[in-house]
Amino acid sequence: MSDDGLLEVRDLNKYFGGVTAVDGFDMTVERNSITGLIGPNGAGKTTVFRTISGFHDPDGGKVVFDGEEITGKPVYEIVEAGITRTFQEARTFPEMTVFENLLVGKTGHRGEKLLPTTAGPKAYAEDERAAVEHADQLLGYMELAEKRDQRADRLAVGERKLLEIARALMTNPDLILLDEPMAGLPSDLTTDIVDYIERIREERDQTFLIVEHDMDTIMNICDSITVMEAGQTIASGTPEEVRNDERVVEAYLGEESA
Ligand SMILES: Nc1ncnc2c1ncn2[C@@H]1O[C@H](COP(=O)(O)OP(=O)(O)OP(=O)(O)O)[C@@H](O)[C@H]1O
Repeated sequence: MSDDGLLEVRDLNKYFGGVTAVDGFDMTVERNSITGLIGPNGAGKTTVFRTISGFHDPDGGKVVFDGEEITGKPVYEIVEAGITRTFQEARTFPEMTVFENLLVGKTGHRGEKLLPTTAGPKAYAEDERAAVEHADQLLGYMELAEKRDQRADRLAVGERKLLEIARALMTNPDLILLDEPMAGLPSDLTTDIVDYIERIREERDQTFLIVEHDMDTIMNICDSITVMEAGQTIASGTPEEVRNDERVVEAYLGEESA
């Protein structure tokens, strides 16, 4: 495993009472890659995501992002460092417009931290203006401009996923953690989302770490995949390598017969 990835997770541990959710987990996410994190139900994927992004304090190990240790830092500091995540369950505000949802993404994540407390109204107005411009630019980029002033709950399911990704982009992240981005999507829309992710990676120099149960999509979109079982890394490599790894095959067969 190389030691110069954008994200390095080393010997990570997380317990919940008597439950060991993550047990010495290791992973590297290379810069500008689309990396998958897969494993059977209960393997610890969500806990790893939550720990990397600051929602859980780890019980051991370290997380290094872009050369800087971020282990156990609060969510806003991790967002400021350049990592943002989307959620399995959409976190859009249903009664707000698409545009408003993007602005909430901005202030909710790091708006307050961006300005020193001494900043006057002028600085706030400038920050607001920049946020509005950024939101409109992203709506254009994600082809949601026509839906700008529509309530988020009126969006089709695929558009809601795009809005989630646009919200993540509002914080100008270097690394986006996508938690089951294909969940609940029919296969034609899955293809659309895959296209967007690939385009964003290429055009915006973005890195993605994806947890996803849709194996066809993961194998198709990822440069590299880490497989976990019972809180540990059991394999990592190209889709071809992990697909043929005996431990991976066994882990998934075990799940099928459970
Ligand atoms: N907040 C919590 N309190 C107690 N146990 C938890 C908590 N969160 C996760 N666990 C346990 O930790 C283990 C790993 O769970 P986790 O949700 O991380 O797995 P996962 O790989 O994301 O599963 P799935 O694919 O089903 O979403 C499981 O045994 C789970 O029951």
